[in-house]
Amino acid sequence: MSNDLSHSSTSQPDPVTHTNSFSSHFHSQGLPQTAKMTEARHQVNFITGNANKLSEVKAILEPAISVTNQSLDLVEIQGTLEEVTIDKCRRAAELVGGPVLVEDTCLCFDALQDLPGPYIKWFLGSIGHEGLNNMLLAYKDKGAKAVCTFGYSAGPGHEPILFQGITHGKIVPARGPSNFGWDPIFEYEGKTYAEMDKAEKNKISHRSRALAKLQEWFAKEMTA
Ligand SMILES: O=c1[nH]c(=O)c2ncn([C@@H]3O[C@H](COP(=O)(O)OP(=O)(O)OP(=O)(O)O)[C@@H](O)[C@H]3O)c2[nH]1
Ligand SMILES: [Mg+2]
Repeated sequence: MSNDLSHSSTSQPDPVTHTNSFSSHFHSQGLPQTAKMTEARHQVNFITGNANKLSEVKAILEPAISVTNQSLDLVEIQGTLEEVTIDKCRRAAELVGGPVLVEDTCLCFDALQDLPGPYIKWFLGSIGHEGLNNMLLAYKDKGAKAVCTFGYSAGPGHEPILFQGITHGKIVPARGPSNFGWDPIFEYEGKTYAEMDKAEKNKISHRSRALAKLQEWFAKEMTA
């Protein structure tokens, strides 16, 4: 993963031009024939360098859908969460030369009009849990959304299909183990993600909500 937020150059079509047409990428719009899965109906190749994401995705999808993984260094552009995921998915499909699943996670602060959003990784790395809390000191509203956007592509040249899940919570001083990103500062119904056991988090998380849509899509594909 690049640490360079200035990366926006790409030899592929500029996804920023899709700003007002993301709905065409979401699965509820119906699938183009070209995006249908063929031989690998029960399997996804999840391209991520994040071991925690991988373990949550496996815990939620397996055994119904088996999850393989390649850890590739994908450039992440600047843009909206949908633009970032669409571009990431196209790049992954090109690199792998086959079907891929990618995911991008955002943490959006209500008082800051959804920033840091897709840039949360860089904010977390630079200012940590305390700094993220401090960003909201001037505001009463500590509300935040955890947003997970999966992109599936049937291969190079196939438009990504998006599956998005959102969990509303609030930003609090860190509580619980610091094993995964901002889990200790994101509180949902009285507990931070870090204070929940994995099964509890996976029931209500942004990731599980997005994966429920993916599972629904897979189920339809299998009976189509
Ligand atoms: O506390 C957390 N609970 C979560 O459920 C969660 N999901 C993602 N993250 C973190 O948010 C940033 C997203 O950036 P991100 O989507 O680009 O991920 P990444 O670069 O780590 O992996 P990937 O891009 O190779 O898939 C990274 O700092 C991730 O560690 C989480 N933190
Ligand atoms: Mg990343």
